[in-house]
Amino acid sequence: MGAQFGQYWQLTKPRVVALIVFTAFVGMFMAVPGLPPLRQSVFGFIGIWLAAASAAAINHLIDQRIDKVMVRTADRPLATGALRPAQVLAFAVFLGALSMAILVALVNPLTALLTFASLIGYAIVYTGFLKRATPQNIVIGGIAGAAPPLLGWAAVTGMQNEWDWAHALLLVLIIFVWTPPHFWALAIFRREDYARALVPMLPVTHGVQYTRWQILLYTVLLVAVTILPWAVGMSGLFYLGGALVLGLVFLWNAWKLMDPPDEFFAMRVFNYSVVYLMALFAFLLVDHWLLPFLQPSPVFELQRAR
Ligand code: HEM
Ligand SMILES: CC(C)=CCC/C(C)=C/CC/C(C)=C/COP(=O)(O)OP(=O)(O)O
Repeated sequence: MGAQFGQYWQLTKPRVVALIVFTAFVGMFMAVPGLPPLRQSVFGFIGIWLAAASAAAINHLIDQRIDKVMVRTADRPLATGALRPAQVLAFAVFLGALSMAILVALVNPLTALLTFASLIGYAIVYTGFLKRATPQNIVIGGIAGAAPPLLGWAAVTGMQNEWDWAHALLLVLIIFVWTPPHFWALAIFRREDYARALVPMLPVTHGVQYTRWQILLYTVLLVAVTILPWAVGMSGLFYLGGALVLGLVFLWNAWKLMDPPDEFFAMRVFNYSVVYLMALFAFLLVDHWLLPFLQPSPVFELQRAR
């Protein structure tokens, strides 16, 4: 019984989804001055978490053949036969339906709609089609993974005006630009897995050196877009300082990856990407609480007046 629970838990990709819901959580706090409304934030958080977990389980279902062939994923519940496809499907539908019921009844229909679109975007559009079709798979598919700050924002505001959309989409843009360096660093290290599974990831189709250039270019873009929250008055100098330090370390890593000391360096860049995003969003959050004390801006006054 305990072992079965562990297999179902693994289906939800708990660590990836933990960072996803953290970015949604930060979106909720960035959306309003002070504390977000309790009911919408608690049930929004649970609903987004359940939807992401459902999408992850569907990814396991659709990727069975690939996961069996790749060393990194060969121990997954469907690849080993620990769970049957029907069990995984039932689990994913249950999580997805519960998520939608919670979001519609206790948050708002817009959040339910946007969350459902993200679920389909990742589980069906990315996993079922893009992943197998083009080396730009993760760039386009990254939109679904980047959506959670918008989902969190929608949960607590219902998206009242264009300020809400502009600010929330800025956070989405950051994760969208972060995704290629995050994933391609891992894909360089795991390229033989992808080649064996016939998945057209960039290091397989265009080679390692080309992929390293792409990582470097996206990292430069990432540092630029992470300045925007400060530039538009959404965040203060505390955030800007944190974002620049984190960004320069990322850039230095991406630069070093052009001529890496060893084969494992790509995995170090990948691991850093995870720490980077977690820390960047933590800076956004802390800065948001400090902002009224440090640097009241016209935009903040405008939000507070709402
Ligand atoms: C299309 C977009 C994305 C792709 C293709 C992708 C791909 C991957 C892959 C292949 C792994 C390795 C997983 C494993 O070994 O089990 C991974 C790990 C991870 N990803 Fe992503 N990712 C994407 C988006 C995201 C997003 C949006 C987040 C969070 C905001 C995220 C957070 C993480 C974390 C935290 C890990 C580490 C998991 C661990 O340590 O076990 N990823 N990602
Ligand atoms: C509703 C909502 C917010 C949805 C977000 C969905 C979600 C769980 C996104 C995570 C992105 C991710 C882990 C991609 C890797 O898939 P992969 O198949 O390339 O990696 P794998 O080989 O490890 O399975």
